[in-house]
Amino acid sequence: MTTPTKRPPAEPEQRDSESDTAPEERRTPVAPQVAREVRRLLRRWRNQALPFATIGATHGIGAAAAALSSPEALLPVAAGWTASAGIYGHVHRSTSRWERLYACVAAGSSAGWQATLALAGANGVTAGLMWAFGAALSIPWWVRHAEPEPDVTAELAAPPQPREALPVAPGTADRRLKLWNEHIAAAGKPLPESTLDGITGFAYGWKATVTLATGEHWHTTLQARKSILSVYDLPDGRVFVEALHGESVRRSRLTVLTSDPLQQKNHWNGPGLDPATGKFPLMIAADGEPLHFKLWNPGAGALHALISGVTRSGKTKVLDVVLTEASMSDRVHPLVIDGGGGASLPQWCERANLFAGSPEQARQVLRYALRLIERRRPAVQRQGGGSLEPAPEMPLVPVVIDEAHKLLMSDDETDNRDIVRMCEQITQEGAKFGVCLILATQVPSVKQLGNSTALRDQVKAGTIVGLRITEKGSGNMIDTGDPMPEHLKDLPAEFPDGSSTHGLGYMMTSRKIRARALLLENPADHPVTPAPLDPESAAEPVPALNGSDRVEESPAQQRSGPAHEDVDAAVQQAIADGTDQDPSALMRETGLTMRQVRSALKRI
Ligand SMILES: Nc1ncnc2c1ncn2[C@@H]1O[C@H](COP(=O)(O)OP(=O)(O)OP(=O)(O)O)[C@@H](O)[C@H]1O
Repeated sequence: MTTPTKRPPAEPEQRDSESDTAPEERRTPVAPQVAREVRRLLRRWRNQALPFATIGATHGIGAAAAALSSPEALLPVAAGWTASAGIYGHVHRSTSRWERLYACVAAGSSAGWQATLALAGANGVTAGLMWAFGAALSIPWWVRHAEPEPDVTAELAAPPQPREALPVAPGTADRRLKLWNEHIAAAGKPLPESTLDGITGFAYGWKATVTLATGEHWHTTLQARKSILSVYDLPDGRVFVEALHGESVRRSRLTVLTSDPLQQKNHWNGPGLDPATGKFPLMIAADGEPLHFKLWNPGAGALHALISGVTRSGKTKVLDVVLTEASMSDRVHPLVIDGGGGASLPQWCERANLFAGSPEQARQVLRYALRLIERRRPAVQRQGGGSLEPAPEMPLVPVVIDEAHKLLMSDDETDNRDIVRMCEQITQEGAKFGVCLILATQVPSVKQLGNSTALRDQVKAGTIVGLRITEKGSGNMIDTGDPMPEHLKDLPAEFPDGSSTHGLGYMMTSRKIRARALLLENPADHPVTPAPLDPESAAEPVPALNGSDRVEESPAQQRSGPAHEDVDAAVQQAIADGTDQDPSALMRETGLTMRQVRSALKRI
């Protein structure tokens, strides 16, 4: 067994070079930032500023007309009247009767004051009266627009900052509710007769409960996501609809984000594996809540997992977090297989209990894991069935396989069916013996699992993390539970500020809301906690991982291995029972080591 070692922390320069956005942010000039901020404020407060602009324009037109002698004075007045009529015509298309009426009064008043100022002069008492009248007429407008539009320009213009949800003035109807009632719940709109209640703000937006009309299902609310985005004037990816399990199918939880917390990197802050629950935080959801990865279910055994994503989507970084949590716990004894030939998880070459960097070594590690299952059988029998609970004296043994599709898919030149069979066996039998499989592939599809529906069914019961992919797939995508709000291929490659969306995806076996994986820059910065195997498992020889099938026998086995006759008899019996004369199959069937099976096959 390779002794885990602690590596020195990376040099600061090295860590800096990995941060791709920080230096750019530091170089951003001030002038464009000020211009952006002015544009943002103007856009945000445009509703409040509009009456001043209208009164000012009325004053300007009246003053221009008063300064000219007739008939030239008619020109600015005619232009002003045309503008007033045009603005009214534009607003008339609005669905709100109030807005039509108000626009009619405002446009008529503006035209009237333009003429009055032109005839009576635009200074002194007349202009004062006009401003006072305009301000009085603006009061209903300001009351109606007491709450600014949802501010979506802020985070497009500048790095996002968590913001408190906008407060609603006491006694004022909630604008979010009004928009819902007018544009979503009204007759002929996407969700007629629906109600929005329990609106509560949080740092990045607000949440509410949607209840549909009798006879409707919450999936309809999910389908209305694009309309909801449009009504609240938000960019894509800011509205999420989730089932309220255990409640009426008409009800669902709506999450609306006015800014996007996922745009910033969320760093892993130290080990969080809770031995009582077997889970640790792996991702941060769009509403700021953590999503957990489960290594085991208390009382129900180990859980398998699948992490998928296109190249550079961040799946290796997810495995880094999983492996760091595992290797810092005294109740987890991880084994690592790198399907990328040792290039994907090089940090773990010296730190994992076993590290396989070639297909042949991968086979050896999988056989070893299968033999550990056999070794632990008596422990389960002794405790009267059930499953082994991970503990310092009986650690969980996760077999983590990066680039697993390379080892599971067969083609004309490579036959990997034996690897698929061994993985199936681990997922089907390993859970109650504390042995599980954690796979990383490029697409969460059955095809990438070697077309094994058995593997698919087992990983679906555990954790599936789906990061961004680029192809829709061939129809055999793995899905779980509630419908996904969007296809993984529709996840953006970049955020609006141009930064990459590495680590962005869904925990498909948890809440159906966008999330981003925690980032651990350098796993070697964190010490490995030894988690020695239980004595029965420790008696199993550890493969030498030299590319051959040779195994090192433990001293105990060298002293007391079974006699040749017993080995030969067990192998003969397995063949007589119908097992193929394939060493791997015989090894699994008999529980003997590969060397024993090979030797027996030579003898019989
Ligand atoms: N959660 C994250 N937050 C921010 N950046 C991340 C996150 N995860 C990964 N990255 C960055 O994305 C880049 C690619 O990550 P990673 O190597 O894990 O991708 P991958 O999917 O394993 O790619 P490949 O298939 O090529 O190995 C790295 O530079 C990493 O720093």
